[in-house]
Amino acid sequence: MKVCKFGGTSVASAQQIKKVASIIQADPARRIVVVSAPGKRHSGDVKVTDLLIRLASAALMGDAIQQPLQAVIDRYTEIADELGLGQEIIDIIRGDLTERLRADSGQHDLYIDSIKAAGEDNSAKLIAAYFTSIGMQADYVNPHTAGLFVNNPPERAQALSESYGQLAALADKPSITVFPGFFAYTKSGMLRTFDRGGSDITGSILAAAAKAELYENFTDVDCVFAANPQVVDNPVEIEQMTYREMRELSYAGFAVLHDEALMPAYRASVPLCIRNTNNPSAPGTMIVAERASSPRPVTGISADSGFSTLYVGKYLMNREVGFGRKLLQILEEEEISYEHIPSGIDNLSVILRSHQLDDAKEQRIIERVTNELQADDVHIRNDFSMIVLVGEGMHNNKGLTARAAAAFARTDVNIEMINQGSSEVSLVFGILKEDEGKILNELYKEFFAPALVGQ
Ligand SMILES: Nc1ncnc2c1ncn2[C@@H]1O[C@H](COP(=O)(O)OP(=O)(O)O)[C@@H](O)[C@H]1O
Ligand SMILES: N[C@@H](CC(=O)OP(=O)(O)O)C(=O)O
Repeated sequence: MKVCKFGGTSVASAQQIKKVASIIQADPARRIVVVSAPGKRHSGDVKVTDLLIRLASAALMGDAIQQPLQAVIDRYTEIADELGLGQEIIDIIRGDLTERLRADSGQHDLYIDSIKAAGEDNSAKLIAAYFTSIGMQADYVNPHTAGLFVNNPPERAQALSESYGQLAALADKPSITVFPGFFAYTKSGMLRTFDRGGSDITGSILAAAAKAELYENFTDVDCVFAANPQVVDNPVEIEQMTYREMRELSYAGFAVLHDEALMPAYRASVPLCIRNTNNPSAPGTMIVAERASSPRPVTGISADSGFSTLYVGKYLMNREVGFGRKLLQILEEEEISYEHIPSGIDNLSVILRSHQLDDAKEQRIIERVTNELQADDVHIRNDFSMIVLVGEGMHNNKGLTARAAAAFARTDVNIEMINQGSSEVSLVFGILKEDEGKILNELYKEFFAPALVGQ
């Protein structure tokens, strides 16, 4: 059996949901359907999840909620009306939203999570109602009922191992399961959401639990491309890639799949296929454990902004036993995770995601590192991007770094940081955000221009 996940663009309108129904009807193996909240109907549109975040903010600020609430209800009403569903499903959705808004808002994280999750929860109820209305044997299943339990804190949730045993029962249901993505519950019954884009994680967990033969991730592009098609024109299509390659690429910018969505499927040896709801006959991109070697050393190049650098300089740093531990202890106490730590002899840089910082925390970290570690120079910069070259063929490929450095030289872009993963399937460059598009296109030309194939 197969698990299928349909992202926001695939369930954004009645027309899209009809395509979803056809895709499920086309293959009896498609038994578990994970859905996101309605996404953008066109580039200028707003995702329901973002409408819900506005609604939660208004409620917490004590502002009027009628308009933001109506904006959400209108989205579902438009879809339900066009699908020929009656007033009942809209009354259910309105009642659900009202109940969530009236809940205790003492813990803001929990309150916001519950409101955000309404997007997927009501999308799944509506789609199950539509499937039933056209004669499909389908039902909505709530993550709590199914046993999808996670740890804390919100947004960085990961499924508890015991969940997999309980969720396995979904594979034996006679009817098609329509399951909301993006959120789950703690054992004590509190709702937690995954990160933004987290419905991909739900699909992966269910695919692993059900020991699916395939996890199909339906989106709005035919496949995974060698670079972001919004930045590089007509990028090369990728037919096959490994879990490891996709993990590295989705970590830094390949938004087509959430980077935490690979591990559950990988651990259960479930292959993935990235496919297009708008072109379901396209073969898509298979993500597997091992793939045939390709003529190109580099499989893909991704770029992602939103990184900061904590620079620490101290004379004779390399001679001070425990300096690194003390620095990381400070970051741990400030609840900050980090991505890379390139270092020199008397200095090091900690690369981290900027969303973890605010002005007060930045100031506190600088003061603590300066005073507690007697550092000579401590500063933070927030305008960094990461560019990642990824490919199983990069291993032992001599001269690859030189070719990448030559591309940087041609574009006059400064390399602020360079780091080769110990796995040798990725090469990470830290650059200023303003240089992202320029160097991404130049690196793409270097490694994917037709004349250079196989070098
Ligand atoms: N390397 C890539 N290959 C394919 N799509 C990519 C890539 N990098 C970024 N994207 C973007 O990811 C988008 C699909 O992800 P997302 O917007 O989350 O869709 P969904 O609503 O299906 O979750 C595509 O429209 C594309 O613009
Ligand atoms: N709707 C949630 C979860 C999600 O995964 O959405 P999408 O499948 O559209 O990326 C979000 O916007 O983050």
